[in-house]
Amino acid sequence: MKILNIAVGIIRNSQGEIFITRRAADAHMANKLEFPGGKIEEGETPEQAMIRELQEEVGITVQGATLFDKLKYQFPDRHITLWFWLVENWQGEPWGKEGQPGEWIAQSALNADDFPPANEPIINKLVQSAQAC
Ligand SMILES: Nc1nc2c([nH]c(=O)n2[C@@H]2O[C@H](COP(=O)(O)OP(=O)(O)OP(=O)(O)O)[C@@H](O)[C@H]2O)c(=O)[nH]1
Ligand SMILES: [Mg+2]
Repeated sequence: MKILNIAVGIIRNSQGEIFITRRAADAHMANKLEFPGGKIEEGETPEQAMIRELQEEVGITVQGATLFDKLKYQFPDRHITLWFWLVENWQGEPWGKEGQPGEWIAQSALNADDFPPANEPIINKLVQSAQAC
């Protein structure tokens, strides 16, 4: 059984859009949409891991983030804990630095079915708070 700690960034611009990437065809949760991020390494805090992953995967330098939510999820072969950071201040323009397609999607138009199942409560919370605006 794998136990993974994951930190991801919900990168939101001033138009209320979120930068989403698509997972590789050969990865766990292949072809699903995801928030950029990855495994927390030894000695890193969740925030440090998210900052490093966003630099590596989408080429931005995070300047401000707040914890949006933290949750646990069990896949048949792995138990994961996910930290979701809301990122609204950064330098650079996010792009799919590792060859993964990336796009901006309106927060209200996110669809939980497009993401790994662990993300469902987060997507619902984002969509609901966008509608409340
Ligand atoms: N990045 C990311 N991973 C997610 C999300 N939701 C979710 O369940 N996961 C799961 O969390 C794990 C993240 O691993 P990852 O593949 O991004 O890790 P990584 O960047 O360190 O990759 P690597 O193993 O190639 O170094 C995967 O099992 C993935 O399916 C999400 O929104 N973003
Ligand atoms: Mg990753």
